[in-house]
Amino acid sequence: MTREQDVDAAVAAGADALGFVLWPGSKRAIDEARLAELTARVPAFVTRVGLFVDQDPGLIHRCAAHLDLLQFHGDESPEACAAFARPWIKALRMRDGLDLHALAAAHDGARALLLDAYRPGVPGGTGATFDWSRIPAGLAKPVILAGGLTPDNVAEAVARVQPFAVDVSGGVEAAPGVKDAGRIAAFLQAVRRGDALRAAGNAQCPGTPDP
Ligand SMILES: O=C(O)c1ccccc1N[C@@H]1O[C@H](COP(=O)(O)O)[C@@H](O)[C@H]1O
Repeated sequence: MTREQDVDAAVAAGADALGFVLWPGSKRAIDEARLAELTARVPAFVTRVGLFVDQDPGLIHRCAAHLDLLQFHGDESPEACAAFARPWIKALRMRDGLDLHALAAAHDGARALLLDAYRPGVPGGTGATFDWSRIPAGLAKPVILAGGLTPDNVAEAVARVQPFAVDVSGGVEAAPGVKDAGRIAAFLQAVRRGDALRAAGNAQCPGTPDP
């Protein structure tokens, strides 16, 4: 979120959480002052998530005053993630050979693992999907599915993967950092559609093989 109207649109559409990128390398980056302004608009019971990529602990401490949840999207160790008085989630980029069971155990203190596509040299926000069948069943942590989700593919993603949550950035934008209220609303509707498909046993999910 970089703009007031995008915060309002996501809240109106029923988003459970809003993300704020504090990593200056992102096209969606905001600074501490803007974080304070934007998060002040967020109603109670909507989670304010701050996204960091291998950043200065002092900055994270200051930003945490405006945040409910910290999202670590770099190579932070579990110990580094746990150093702040806020719940946290760890983003894992789905490079080849990742052992998600071992990583779930290593990140014992995380509230969830956020699984994103891997692109060399880019920490996230790539708009790329990954092969969802690589997510093993029975992970010890809730999964937040991310990476290239859009209003067109998120229903299938929810029905197939059955994640704890989904996370989207570029898929609901008109341009980098500029969200599109229509796409936000369409995304949330598709999430609910996917959840209904899941509850119905995936019967109509195009990506689910026949039993
Ligand atoms: O959004 C960014 O600019 C960003 C920068 C650095 C790390 C992570 C970033 N965003 C996160 O990446 C996922 C996937 O984004 P997309 O939906 O594929 O565009 C997104 O969910 C953000 O949490």
